Amino acid sequence: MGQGNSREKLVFSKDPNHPANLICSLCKNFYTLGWVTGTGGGISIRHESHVYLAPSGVQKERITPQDMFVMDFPTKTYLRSPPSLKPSACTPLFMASFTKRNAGACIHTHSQAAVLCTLLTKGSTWSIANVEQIKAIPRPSTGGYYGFFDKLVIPIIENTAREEDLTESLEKAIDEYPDTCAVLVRRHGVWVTFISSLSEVYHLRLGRHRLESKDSGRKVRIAIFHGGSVADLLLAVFKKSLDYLFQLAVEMVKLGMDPAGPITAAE
Ligand SMILES: CSCCC(=O)C(=O)COP(=O)(O)O
Ligand SMILES: [Zn+2]
Repeated sequence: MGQGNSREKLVFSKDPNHPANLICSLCKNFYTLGWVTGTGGGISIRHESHVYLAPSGVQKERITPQDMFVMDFPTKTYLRSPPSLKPSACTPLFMASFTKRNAGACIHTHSQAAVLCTLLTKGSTWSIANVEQIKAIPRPSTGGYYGFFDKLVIPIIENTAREEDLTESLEKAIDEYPDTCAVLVRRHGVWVTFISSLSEVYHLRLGRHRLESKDSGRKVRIAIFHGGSVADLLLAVFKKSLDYLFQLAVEMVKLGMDPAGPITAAE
């Protein structure tokens, strides 16, 4: 097989769950949800030794597998670089998730609810407590999930003029908050490393995790995931857990409530 041919094989597949196809379908979903704004935001997937990356500065909802960059993860060299395109400016930030958290996928969104949460909080963290859906959020340091009585704390870093200049503070936040699967960027959006591996998603889809598992967070996730395609599943992780909590917090603040406040006697 020629070199050109083997490079093409990295991204062309009839399997809708192939990372190159999955990134394209998820970016369409993200656009519909308002999470990618024109060119900003996106997703990168690490599968086995390959990292799949979208191009920079293009409308993410319109990308096709042939636009995809593929990096060899161990050597950090590009195995496939489409001519006249540049890899996403988010690449060093995606790489931070893969190296520091061993993530299988990383989502970056410009979700309005996420941006609003960074504006409603003056400090360097955003938090929420006493909400059932917290149980769907993974807790990386334990390999499990948050419990109902846990407070979810997500670090907020300050935005920079260029996406790649966020790398140092994002890496610092990942190190300082071993329990977080997300980092908010003030006035910009959020970086989320939910998925430890694509095979975890496949297993969830196949229902291989037993529902009677003691891990209640996993039960919530199985309930979310049951019956969808892999693209639906990846999307559901963010939409029905973290972004749900961001949206809820914004509504709570509008009603004069503190999202991280205690359960009061009146309730
Ligand atoms: C208005 S988009 C500015 C850059 C940005 O926020 C982003 O997420 C990166 O986009 P890229 O097109 O380089 O993937
Ligand atoms: Zn961005």
